[in-house]
Amino acid sequence: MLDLEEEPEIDLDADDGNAEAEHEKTAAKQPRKKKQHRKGGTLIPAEDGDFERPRKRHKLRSSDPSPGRSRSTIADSSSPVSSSPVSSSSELPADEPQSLLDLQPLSPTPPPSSLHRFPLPSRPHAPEKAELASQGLDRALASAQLVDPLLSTPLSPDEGGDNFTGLSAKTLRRLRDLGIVELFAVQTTLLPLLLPSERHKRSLYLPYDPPSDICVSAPTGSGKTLAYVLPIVEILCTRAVVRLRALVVLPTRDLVIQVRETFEAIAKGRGLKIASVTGQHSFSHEQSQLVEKTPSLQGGSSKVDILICTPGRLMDHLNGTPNFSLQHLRFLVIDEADRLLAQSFQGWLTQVLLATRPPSHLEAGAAHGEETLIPYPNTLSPAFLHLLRGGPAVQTDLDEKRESSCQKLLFSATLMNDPGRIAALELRNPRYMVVQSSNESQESGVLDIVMEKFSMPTTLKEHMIVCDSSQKPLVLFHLVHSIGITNALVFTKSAESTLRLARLFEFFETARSTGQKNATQYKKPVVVQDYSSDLSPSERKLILSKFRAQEIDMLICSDLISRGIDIEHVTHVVNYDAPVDMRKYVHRVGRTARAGRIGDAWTLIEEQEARYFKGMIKAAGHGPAISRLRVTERQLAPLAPFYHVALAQLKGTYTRTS
Ligand SMILES: Nc1ncnc2c1ncn2[C@@H]1O[C@H](COP(=O)(O)OP(=O)(O)OP(=O)(O)O)[C@@H](O)[C@H]1O
Repeated sequence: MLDLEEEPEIDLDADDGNAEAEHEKTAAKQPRKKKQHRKGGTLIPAEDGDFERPRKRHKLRSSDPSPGRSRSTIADSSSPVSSSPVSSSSELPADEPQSLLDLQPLSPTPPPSSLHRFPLPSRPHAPEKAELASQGLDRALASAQLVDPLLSTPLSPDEGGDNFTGLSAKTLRRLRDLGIVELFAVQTTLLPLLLPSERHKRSLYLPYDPPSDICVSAPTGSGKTLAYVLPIVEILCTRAVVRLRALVVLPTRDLVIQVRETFEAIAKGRGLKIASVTGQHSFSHEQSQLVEKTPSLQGGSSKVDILICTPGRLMDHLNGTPNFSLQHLRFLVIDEADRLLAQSFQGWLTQVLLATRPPSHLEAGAAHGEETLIPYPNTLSPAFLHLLRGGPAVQTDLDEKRESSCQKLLFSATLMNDPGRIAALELRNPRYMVVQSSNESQESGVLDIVMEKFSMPTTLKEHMIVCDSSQKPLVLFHLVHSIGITNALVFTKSAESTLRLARLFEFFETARSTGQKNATQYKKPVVVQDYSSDLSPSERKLILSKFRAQEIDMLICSDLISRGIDIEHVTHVVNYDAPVDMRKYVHRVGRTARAGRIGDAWTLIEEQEARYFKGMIKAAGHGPAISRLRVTERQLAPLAPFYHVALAQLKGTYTRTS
């Protein structure tokens, strides 16, 4: 018996045998073209540049159970080729097979003796995540400078100033007065870049040799604020005329206040004028703080050297305050850059960049509604219009290309790698600086940034507790009363949850202290306060100052203060509601373990969230850093009665108010 077996090769003919037979007929009728033919079923270019398709090849085996299946045989019998001498059985030599089925399929070209096998289809090679992340990587980011977080520079009280850091004797004295005896890693690396030893590079105007922009990614609490405050103060101190030369943009009012305090502390006694605008005061009051009331001046006018602001209020002044000009800016700082660039805030960035860029003659003319002296033919690109000037080609310094002297400085603990957003910044020869563990290679360090594996403070201990959602308040009370957590920020998911949890906590503390009045282990109730955008700015300011003064033990807060806020004595952060993404996690837990101090972060995870949260931290390569804890029913039992009392009281409050 004969067996017809198809070789495991890919047949590009979607058609059946008829098409093939048809092809065979045509091939036989036509004079043989000078074409290359298939070899082993592969596509082989013909001399005329065409490609031929491979055809199915059949192999005959002597054990074929179904001889009638031979497509080749049927095609052959009807083919004109069958009239050729070899196709006639009567003319076959005696030792040839007598059955048609014994014949090899006929073909205009004899089959090659050995045919190459096509490789079997296999799974395509999927690139590694890291490989994908590195594709199209910004060149500046790829050559980012990795900085060891343990790097530091001791500050010498030398009166003559420090050549290595570039700080003057006055600044060094001021730092010593503030108790700062060394520079942290981010400051050690950034200061020499911003305070070069060549004096001319410290000029207030650098139109022909503009400075490079700098992007810094460094962990929370690593001292990024001082890293820009020190060089700005140092350079602006050389100014004679007050102009707005440094603009610091921050996402929240609370941060504006904090950064202003840092500027004031460092610049004390140096004569620099520092202001902030956040919308806390009336617009006209802010205007009077910022500009002189003079007729409109082309160069603007300013009463301040350094302005710290939120983007929304900055827009208001840019659009509505006469003489408010950014043309003299030497520094534009965007702190918490990823947060600020993630939201448009009325397209603040585009407007600010436009206000710092020197306009062309045409733009200037159009802006002032003046008629330009330059003709406007449609044959030239507007960028080449200056070539049309009549008269002798005399080059004056006014014609030279000058650039804005404004140096952009971007900071975040979670710097973004979004090419679109980075492009919007119009960075000039940007340099990236990344503070993170030095045991990683340059390549993997940069990839960590690209893949958003953020670096954390080395002094931070992280824990997570998975529990039933109904037990979360009890677990929090357990952390406070059994583990001894105090001086803590407790983050919830919304302003409303903040208020509710704070009320419940207060009721719990009252119930507990009443229930233990006569007990020997009586402890004074924990002082709790809610903190969210539901409160007025003045209320928030008061609460923060009380918390700083440790009159409040625990702030139950929304994400309003998850970024940037620096409160020295915070030793614990509790994520009462789990953060929705890794950035939020990094910033929240970064409110503790700052400036080399130790701190603990606790994340309560509801059972149904556990999978998502674990996936999130695993993707960020952060899984091993977080220890898993279990809190048993037995541990919670002693606190349960007070909790039930508090819960009933809270329900009563909400029933009464609704
Ligand atoms: N060289 C230094 N020596 C001692 N303390 C410092 C030094 N530099 C900064 N600090 C202190 O470290 C704390 C954290 O600094 P800072 O707020 O600038 O951190 P950050 O990197 O901006 O953090 P975040 O990303 O959370 O905003 C502040 O209290 C600051 O005063």
